Amino acid sequence: MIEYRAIRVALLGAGSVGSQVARLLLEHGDELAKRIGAPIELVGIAVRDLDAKRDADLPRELFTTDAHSLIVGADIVIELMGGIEPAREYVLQAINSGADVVTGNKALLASHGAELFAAAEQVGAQLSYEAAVAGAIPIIRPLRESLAGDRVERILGIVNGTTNFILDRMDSTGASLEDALATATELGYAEADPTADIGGYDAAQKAAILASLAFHTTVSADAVHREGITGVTAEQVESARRAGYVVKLLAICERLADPETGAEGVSARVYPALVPRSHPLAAVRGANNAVFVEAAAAGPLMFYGAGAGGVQTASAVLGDLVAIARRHVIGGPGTSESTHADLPLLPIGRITTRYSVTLEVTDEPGVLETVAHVFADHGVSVEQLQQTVEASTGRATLVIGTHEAAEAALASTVASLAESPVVASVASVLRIEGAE
Ligand SMILES: NC(=O)C1=CN([C@@H]2O[C@H](COP(=O)(O)OP(=O)(O)OC[C@H]3O[C@@H](n4cnc5c(N)ncnc54)[C@H](O)[C@@H]3O)[C@@H](O)[C@H]2O)C=CC1
Ligand SMILES: N[C@@H](CC=O)C(=O)O
Ligand code: NA
Repeated sequence: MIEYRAIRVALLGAGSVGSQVARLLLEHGDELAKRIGAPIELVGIAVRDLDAKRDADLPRELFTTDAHSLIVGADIVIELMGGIEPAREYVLQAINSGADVVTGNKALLASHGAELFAAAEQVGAQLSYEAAVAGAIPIIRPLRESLAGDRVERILGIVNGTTNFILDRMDSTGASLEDALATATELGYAEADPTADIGGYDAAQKAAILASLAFHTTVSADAVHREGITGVTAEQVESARRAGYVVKLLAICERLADPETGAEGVSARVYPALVPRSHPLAAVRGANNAVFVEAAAAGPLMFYGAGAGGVQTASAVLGDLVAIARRHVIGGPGTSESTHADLPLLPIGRITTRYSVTLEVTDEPGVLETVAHVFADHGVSVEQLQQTVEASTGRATLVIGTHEAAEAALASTVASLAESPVVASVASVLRIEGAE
């Protein structure tokens, strides 16, 4: 039997995920070596502070503050520092010095993915990133490999655990956004600065990665239409609950025919939406993630589990590591990124979906007819209308559910409603996703 030399692994960053990757590598190195067919050696861990407290007890002699020297001579570099720089510089250095790279850095991939994949392609290096989307849940490999012979039509994902926890808590306890966020912070789900989560930036980065992969097209995070959950109120969540929906922050990536030209394009967007309680995504509770994929031949598939957490995410990192290390043993080219389709990214105005519009109106004869006319004038068809009258104020609340309508038509309907003398205010507009 051939004896292979040890595969040299350099780790950059020993925070929540990195420290667990190092611990598991050291504890299960022998078992991983059997799966790989060669020994695997953690040659060092680049950290910023040699004396920082870690989530795992790791040998101090592995730590170094000199990432550049560590990268030189490594076969595989695992980048778990996060952020853009110097992570980008280190990943490029690794690729150009002949190493393969594993990263969980969605921010880096969603902004500089094209540059990094091109650099890897040029030298035949692997760049793997299962941890970057939905943590431990296998979704990158299924899209890249298992579904490579199919045609992905649509992805609906709950890809941010913090916001799912917050929205779930608002739904199950009636809490306000502020109170639910405070609980998420107490439990350690939300960051000290939760802007990336509640503003939808984290989900938009993941949507960019998923859309790029699913549609063989480069999509960057800043091209993804993004609405966070900061405007979601306890009233909206309660009203959704009464109507049989739950509010979820969704990342949606789909193939669309451009309504203006008929040409095929891609939509990638993140927003809070109403999901019917009967839809599998409605059952995703707490900080869990789930990604619902619709493929032409496979039909609907759902991937569910822990979308974050140090040790859980370390599982995805080690899966990539083992797959890459096996290639070192077996040889041959790995999987490269595919962007051959190069489809245009369509703006939000071109999408079609269903909507729920809540209006505060004066309670007097003719109001319903006036409101119905506004919808009809813009070509938006009303599916259902619910009215609640507040006798003491002479006001009524109308909740109007539409059939599928064009986003641009809905936007002009809402603008006209806001100007109508019978409408006191447009209290809420939410899209409905996943309904039959
Ligand atoms: N924590 C999670 O649940 C998940 C994290 N990820 C991604 O994994 C990556 C790591 O995340 P975490 O471990 O949670 O972050 P973290 O903030 O806990 O750890 C990052 C570590 O890298 C170190 N670091 C930063 N710059 C450095 C530099 N220039 N040189 C050496 N060390 C440096 C920091 O001091 C810190 O210890 C990020 O890209 C994150 O987006 C992905 C999925 C889930
Ligand atoms: N902040 C993210 C962590 C994982 O990507 C989340 O809440 O999902
Ligand atoms: Na994953």
